Amino acid sequence: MFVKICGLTAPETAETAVGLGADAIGMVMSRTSVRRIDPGTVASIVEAVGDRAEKVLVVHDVPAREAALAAARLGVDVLQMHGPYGREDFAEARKAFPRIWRATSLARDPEVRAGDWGEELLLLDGARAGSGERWDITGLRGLELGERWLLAGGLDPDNVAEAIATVRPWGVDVSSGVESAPGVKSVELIERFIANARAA
Ligand SMILES: O=C(O)c1ccccc1NCC(=O)[C@H](O)[C@H](O)COP(=O)(O)O
Repeated sequence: MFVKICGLTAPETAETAVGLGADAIGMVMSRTSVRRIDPGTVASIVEAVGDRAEKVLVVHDVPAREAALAAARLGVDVLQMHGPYGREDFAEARKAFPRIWRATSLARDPEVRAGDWGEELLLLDGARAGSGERWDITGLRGLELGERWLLAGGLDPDNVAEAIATVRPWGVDVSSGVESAPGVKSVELIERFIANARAA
């Protein structure tokens, strides 16, 4: 089970998450996020993590081309375009950066399938990214989502195993559910989340 821990804001916490077994770490550059970090902090996390995990730049309200150029400049592995981007934005971003993940919700895109817009991976989230709100994942049952997709939105150490058993995703993604306060990651919660996801 692939595990992404999202919303890391400091090199030390990112290194800890990777040491605990995270396959990918996310860094948010959305202008409105409580987890927003600046380019300098992204660069220091990238350096601290090195090749031990996928380093994912998450954007939400940055124009596609600008986001792709930032991803290339900052040395991340993947650009995650989250929410209100269209097919043409993905095409535009791919001209400047090769590895793109697409994050959306069933509320926005009821007929999604990994790879349809040239993305390497699909992330299915609740309606409000990074909110920690649970959503009705049973709506995913029976959909042809393709092979590589991550379940996200309202997951935490106590519900991740049941969520995996319900919809059998390729991987899981979490942010709020491993925080002790908004934007503050908890080592204990990250450790429990990864252990429970892997045991599911
Ligand atoms: O985390 C944010 O603040 C955020 C803001 C804007 C766009 C995306 C954001 N996060 C992206 C993620 O991949 C989150 O892990 C995902 O939305 C799940 O969040 P949560 O429900 O808090 O676990």
